[in-house]
Amino acid sequence: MAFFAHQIRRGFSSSAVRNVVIKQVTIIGGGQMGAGIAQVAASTGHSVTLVDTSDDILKKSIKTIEGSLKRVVKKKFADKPEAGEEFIQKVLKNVSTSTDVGSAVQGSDLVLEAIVENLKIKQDLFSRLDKLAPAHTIFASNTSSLPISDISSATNRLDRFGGLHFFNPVPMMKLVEDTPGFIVNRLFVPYLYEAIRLYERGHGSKEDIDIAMKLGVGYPMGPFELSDYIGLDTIKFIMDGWREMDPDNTLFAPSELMDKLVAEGKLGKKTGEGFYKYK
Ligand SMILES: C[C@H](O)CC(=O)SCCNC(=O)CCNC(=O)[C@H](O)C(C)(C)COP(=O)(O)OP(=O)(O)OC[C@H]1O[C@@H](n2cnc3c(N)ncnc32)[C@H](O)[C@@H]1OP(=O)(O)O
Ligand SMILES: NC(=O)c1ccc[n+]([C@@H]2O[C@H](COP(=O)([O-])OP(=O)(O)OC[C@H]3O[C@@H](n4cnc5c(N)ncnc54)[C@H](O)[C@@H]3O)[C@@H](O)[C@H]2O)c1
Repeated sequence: MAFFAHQIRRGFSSSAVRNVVIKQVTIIGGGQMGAGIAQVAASTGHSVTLVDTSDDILKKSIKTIEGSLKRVVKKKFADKPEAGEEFIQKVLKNVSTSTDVGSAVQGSDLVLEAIVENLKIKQDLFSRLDKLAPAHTIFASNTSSLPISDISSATNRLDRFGGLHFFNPVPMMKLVEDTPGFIVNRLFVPYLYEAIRLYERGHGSKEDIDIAMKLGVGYPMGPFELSDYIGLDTIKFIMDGWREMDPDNTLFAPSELMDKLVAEGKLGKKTGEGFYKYK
């Protein structure tokens, strides 16, 4: 319980939120982030409903959670495999799935959105949710780059709306940003784009640039590996949005290669191909 409640209290100044107890959590979007957040919330004792657009996607989300829990348990319960299996079953019992967002938000203390990084789509969702969710429910977005005030403007619950920015993979990354003006992506996404532009200008191969960053500064993944891991659509959405707001900023310049890969549906690991091929 403590984890979510702590983040909520830190991030929201309103008295409507300060003393709230978070028990029921609805997570909308069962992709890589939504599944990871559902896992962490369920592992810390919350009752979680995971919502997506089809049962097939949700089946995949549960499989992802199961796989990730096995990895966690392998280390955490190295000497007690039975206790580890018990933990996995307990966590999975805390997660239910639904394709009906209206019923999923009933009784929910916190609705956390992790759908596609697109302002209009997020606004449409929250506008619907505002009418469907109980009055006490807190809303939060896992957006990577969009101003929370722009997303929340589609609702009438500005005193119970905030940003909770998790990092990928959620079960491993220890940071959650909940202050205005996220720091990490403002530095990190231009870095990824600059790596792509270096490659486009012929300064090095993808492999060499990845190896250089791993060996030279000790990053666990190079920029091309990491872009594929995050999802090229997400990175492009972030950059396109920033460029729209500040078109003259050279840090936000586009990349032809990135645009081409996204147009071809080569979004990285999640589609089997991005800068690299998988499977
Ligand atoms: C754009 C957004 O808005 C913001 C972002 O999220 S930016 C992205 C931030 N994330 C990063 O920068 C990630 C960088 N990469 C890493 O930290 C590491 O490569 C990594 C943790 C993903 C994987 O670690 P790595 O040593 O490279 O590979 P691997 O051997 O598979 O994993 C090491 C251990 O991590 C754990 N692990 C990795 N992924 C996991 C997951 N999804 N769930 C649970 N455990 C996991 C496992 O315990 C694994 O041990 P195992 O060998 O027993 O399975
Ligand atoms: N990938 C990352 O590293 C990362 C890190 C931090 C934050 N984020 C942010 O988290 C959000 C999700 O990113 P992701 O990487 O998990 O994306 P993803 O593509 O893996 O998953 C998005 C999921 O949302 C579902 N979805 C789309 N519209 C929906 C709707 N109206 N109702 C219900 N479900 C819907 C899709 O079917 C998909 O399963 C984005 O806002 C992204 O910017 C991503």
